[in-house]
Amino acid sequence: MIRERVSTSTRAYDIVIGADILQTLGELLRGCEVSVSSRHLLITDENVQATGLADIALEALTASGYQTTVHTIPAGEASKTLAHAETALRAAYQAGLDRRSVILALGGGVVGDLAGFVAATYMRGIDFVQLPTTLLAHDSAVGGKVAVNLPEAKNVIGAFHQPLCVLYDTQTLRSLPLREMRSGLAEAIKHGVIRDAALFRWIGHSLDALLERDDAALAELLARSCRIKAAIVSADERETGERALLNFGHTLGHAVESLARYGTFTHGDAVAIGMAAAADLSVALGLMARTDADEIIALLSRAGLPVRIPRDLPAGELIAAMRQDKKAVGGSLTFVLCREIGQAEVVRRVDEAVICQVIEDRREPS
Ligand SMILES: NC(=O)c1ccc[n+]([C@@H]2O[C@H](COP(=O)([O-])OP(=O)(O)OC[C@H]3O[C@@H](n4cnc5c(N)ncnc54)[C@H](O)[C@@H]3O)[C@@H](O)[C@H]2O)c1
Ligand SMILES: O=C(O)C(=O)C[C@@H](O)[C@H](O)[C@H](O)COP(=O)(O)O
Ligand SMILES: [Zn+2]
Repeated sequence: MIRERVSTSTRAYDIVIGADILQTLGELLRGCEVSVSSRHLLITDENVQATGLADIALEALTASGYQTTVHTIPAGEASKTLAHAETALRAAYQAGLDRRSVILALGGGVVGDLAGFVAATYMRGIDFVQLPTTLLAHDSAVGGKVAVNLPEAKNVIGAFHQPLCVLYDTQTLRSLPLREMRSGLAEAIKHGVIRDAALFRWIGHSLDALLERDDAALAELLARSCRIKAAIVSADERETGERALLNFGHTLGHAVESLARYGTFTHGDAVAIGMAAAADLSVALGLMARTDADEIIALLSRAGLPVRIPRDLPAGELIAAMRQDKKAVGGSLTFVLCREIGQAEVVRRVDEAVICQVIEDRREPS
């Protein structure tokens, strides 16, 4: 069992990573002093439900005396909407949740972000527990960014609401489709690029073992990647400074996700494209050596992630979306760029002409 600690001004909590955690979920919640007299809501999605993971969780909860209602959303990014949040909020109300109730988010980042948003707003905020079931969710479950999308843009409606704890059962990854494993690797590679060159290079050496779901390799990846995320969030919960580094690849990535219509690309795919372009932009602005950018792009490709911008997404529309990115102030184009692998910084007021050139050079071939 691996434990990492996140310490923010609003709450300190544990990330627990290990095998067969769902089977002991009830005991773990008892350890967190979750009330047995209140009713609770477990939010999951249809694919996760079909794996039987929700049944395992429910059985463990019932054995520990918890009364839990299950609310299932359709799988995929298209469910991260206010409409689905409203349906879940009504499910919480109808199930009789009170202020000592807990929302349990069993799923990937979509379930985690939506369920966290529901928890942040139900009765002006109740506790929630992150139960990640995707590789990518080692990132999304930690740090308290909860949100739903607008059709125009990602995560525009949301809050900072830290979970009570993050309980990561690594056995859940057994049923995860390979494409989603690759998608999760994108965020781990991101953590290496922004903060830890040794992690970046270790992922390169361990890629086959990770994609084959070798237990030891996965445990090490999750521990090292979560440690970086936990440290950054603990230092800057509200993204007034260094937390923005976690947005490496997201300025363009989020624009790609919304313009290509949610769900066409996985989040990790879109972030991989964004990271490849951000690496190019770092070179174009004279910040980073071409060899480092090529190393980043090569690892993304080896991980089976896309690194080319689709031809049907016009540069003008991508630029317009990026001007409204949450990091941007007054519409200035803002990116997280690199000096070298392991060292990143926020760069504001990037010249539009340079970005357009980078976009065109990074297009997929016709
Ligand atoms: N809050 C944050 O800090 C943060 C960080 C990163 C990403 N995100 C958000 O996370 C979302 C992406 O998360 P994701 O990649 O986990 O996507 P996801 O939640 O859509 O899950 C990916 C797919 O895998 C399925 N799935 C999940 N667990 C499974 C399992 N164990 N076995 C079989 N299938 C399973 C899901 O049903 C879905 O089809 C995006 O909305 C992104 O914006 C948030
Ligand atoms: O935790 C963070 O901070 C991140 O930026 C992590 C990202 O991987 C994640 O996709 C996050 O949801 C993006 O946040 P946003 O503020 O750009 O919507
Ligand atoms: Zn992300």
